[in-house]
Amino acid sequence: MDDDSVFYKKLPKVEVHAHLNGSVSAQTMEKLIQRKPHLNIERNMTAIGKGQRRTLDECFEVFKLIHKLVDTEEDIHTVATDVIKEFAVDNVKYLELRSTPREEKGTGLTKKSYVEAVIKAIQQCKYDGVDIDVRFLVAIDRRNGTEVAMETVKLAEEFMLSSGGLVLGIDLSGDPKVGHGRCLLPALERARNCGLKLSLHMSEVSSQLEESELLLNLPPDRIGHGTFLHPEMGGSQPLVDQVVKHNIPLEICLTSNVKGKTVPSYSQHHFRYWYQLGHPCVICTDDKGVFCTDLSQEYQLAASTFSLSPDAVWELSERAVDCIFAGEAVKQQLKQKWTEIKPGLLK
Ligand SMILES: CNc1ncnc2c1ncn2[C@@H]1O[C@H](COP(=O)(O)O)[C@@H](O)[C@H]1O
Ligand SMILES: [Zn+2]
Repeated sequence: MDDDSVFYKKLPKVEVHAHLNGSVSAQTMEKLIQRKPHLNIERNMTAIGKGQRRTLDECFEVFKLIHKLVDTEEDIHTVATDVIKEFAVDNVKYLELRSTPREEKGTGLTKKSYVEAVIKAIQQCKYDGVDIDVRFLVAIDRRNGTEVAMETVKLAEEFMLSSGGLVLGIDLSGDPKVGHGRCLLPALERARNCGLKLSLHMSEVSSQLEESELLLNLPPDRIGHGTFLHPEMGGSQPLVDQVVKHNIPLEICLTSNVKGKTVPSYSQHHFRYWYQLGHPCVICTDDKGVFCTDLSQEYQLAASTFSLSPDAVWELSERAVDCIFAGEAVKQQLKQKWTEIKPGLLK
C-alpha cells in the first residue's frame, strides 16, 4: 500500500449507507458458494470489477443472485458478522447497516428472525471487542408496495423498542424505476411519528421529480444519492432550497453511481455541486461487495477527483459524525475518538 492509501485507511470513518447483501466481500461469497454449490453461482457473477460498468437494472439482477445465496438465519448471521469486521478493519468507527427483511419459506427464515440474526451478529461483534459501533436500519423495498412497507415499519418499531438502541430507523431503497413513493407515504409518516429516523433513496434516477417533492415534505433525516435533485441534472431550485432549508445530509456513493451508470464519470458526480454549496455530505460505499470498493477507497477517490487537501478530507470524515442517527452521547464519544487520532495522522 502506498503512503497516500495508508492515510485514507488510517482515517477514522463513519459509514451510514451500506446495504448488507450488497456489502458481502469476495471471501464471504466463497463461503456462501461452498454452502450452496447446486446454485452454480460463481463469484464473478456477484460483483462488478475494476473498470466494469453495468446498468442499474443489471445491478438489481446481481442482488437477486446474492439473495439466493443468503437465505437462512445462519447465512444472514455470517454475512452481517463478516461485513461488520471488514468495516472495522477499514477503520470505520461507526456503521449504520441497512437490510431488507426477507421471508424464505423453504428455509423457515421469517422477517423477524432475519432482523434478529442481524442484531445477534451486531451484539456478538460488540461482545468480541470489535472496535466499531454498529446500528441497524430496517429497509423497505419500494417495489413491494403499501402494505409490506407498513408491516416493515411495524417490525422496525418493535425492534426499536426491544433492541437497546440498535435499530434506529428506516431505509427506503430498491429499484428506483419500480413503484412510487406516493404509496409508501403512510408507512413513512408512521415511522417518523414513532421516532424512527428516515434515510430515503431519492432521485437516484432522473424522472423522479414529483416523488422527490413528495418525500422531501416528510422531511427525511438523510437522502441517499439525490443525484438528480439539482437543476443542472434536471432537478429544480425549489428542491435544492428545500434540502438546504432542512439541512438534510446527502449520502454520497461515488463508485456505486459511476458503476451503475447513473453518473457519467467521477468528475461529473453531484458531490461537487453539494460540497461547493457547503452542504453536509457523507461519503459512503452503498454496496462495497458488488461494486468492489471500501470506504477508504471512496474517500481517496473523492480527494483525488475533487482536489481535497488532507485537512479537507479530515473535516469531511469528522463532519459525518454530525449526520449519524445515534444520539448526542454517541456523537460525543466519536468526536473524542477523532480528537485522539488526529495528531498522529495530520502533522
Ligand atoms: C445501487 N443502488 C441501489 N439503489 C437502490 N437500492 C439499492 C441499491 N443498492 C442496493 N439496494 C437495495 O439493497 C438490497 C440489497 O441489500 P439487502 O438485501 O437489503 O441487505 C437490494 O435488493 C436493494 O433493495
Ligand atoms: Zn443504496
